[in-house]
Amino acid sequence: MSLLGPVEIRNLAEKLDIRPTKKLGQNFVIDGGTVRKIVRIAGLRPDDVVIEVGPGLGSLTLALLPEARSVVAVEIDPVLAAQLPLTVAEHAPELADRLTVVLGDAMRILPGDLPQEKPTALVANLPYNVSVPVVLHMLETLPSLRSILIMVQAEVADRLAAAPGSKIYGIPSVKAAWYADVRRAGPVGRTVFWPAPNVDSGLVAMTRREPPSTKATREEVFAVVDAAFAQRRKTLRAALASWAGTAAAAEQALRSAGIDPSERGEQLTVEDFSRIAEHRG
Ligand SMILES: C[S@@+](CC[C@H](N)C(=O)[O-])C[C@H]1O[C@@H](n2cnc3c(N)ncnc32)[C@H](O)[C@@H]1O
Repeated sequence: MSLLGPVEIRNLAEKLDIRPTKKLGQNFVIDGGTVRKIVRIAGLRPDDVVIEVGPGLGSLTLALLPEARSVVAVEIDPVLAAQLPLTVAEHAPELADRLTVVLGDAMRILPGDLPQEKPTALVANLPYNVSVPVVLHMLETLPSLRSILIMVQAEVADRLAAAPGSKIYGIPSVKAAWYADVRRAGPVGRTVFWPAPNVDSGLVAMTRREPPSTKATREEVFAVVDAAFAQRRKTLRAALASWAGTAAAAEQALRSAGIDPSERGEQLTVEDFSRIAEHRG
């Protein structure tokens, strides 16, 4: 098994006539050290079934295959999806039977689109324009996922892992916390990619947790979160007025949930939002 180096990646892209597009967030990792770091931090177990979103030219896929029982690679670009098995057959023929490639949009993928073995880990260098919806969709639709290691834009990594009270705490932070314990797992510079993006990147690790115990559904809780942060500078009493019907109804729901109506959404934990959802009149 050999990892793809910068020259091999450019040669492969040239051979396939791939011009990386911003629309699909196509920035390929060309640095073996970064790929090895991602796999090390992911801490895979030999029986893990890994889902990789956006395998691209395969640099991360080749490093994942020896560490897991199998890898399911979901790629939206048909040229890249068709090439991946050939790349693996050339560089790691002994591991080729561990790979399944699924051509499709990771934001719409459903369990029935994947092989029968349930995925236990997500490891991916995500397309940056859709990184948050992709990871939330995966957590929601694939309950068997226990651990996640993703590379995203640094600012998104900060938002996902932010704690209540911080300026950048917002919708992605609360929704991710519904599903998982989230932590930043290290910075990544721009030069490890081809083409180099205009922003720094960061690694985020997530471990599945039990969702807050609440009588409200996830959709009901997320509706409060969306309403609270749609007008994040307003007090909760004002921000939740249309969600509750009136400002008085919002105040009532907040007081019943034990929350001061003059607070702002950025102070609240996912458990607080869950209690508010329960007390909608
Ligand atoms: C940042 S690149 C990562 C490529 C590769 N994993 C690497 O590290 O070199 C993102 C990849 O995701 C693919 N992609 C973009 N949007 C996607 C989507 N909605 N579903 C699945 N794959 C997608 C792109 O075609 C590209 O291959």
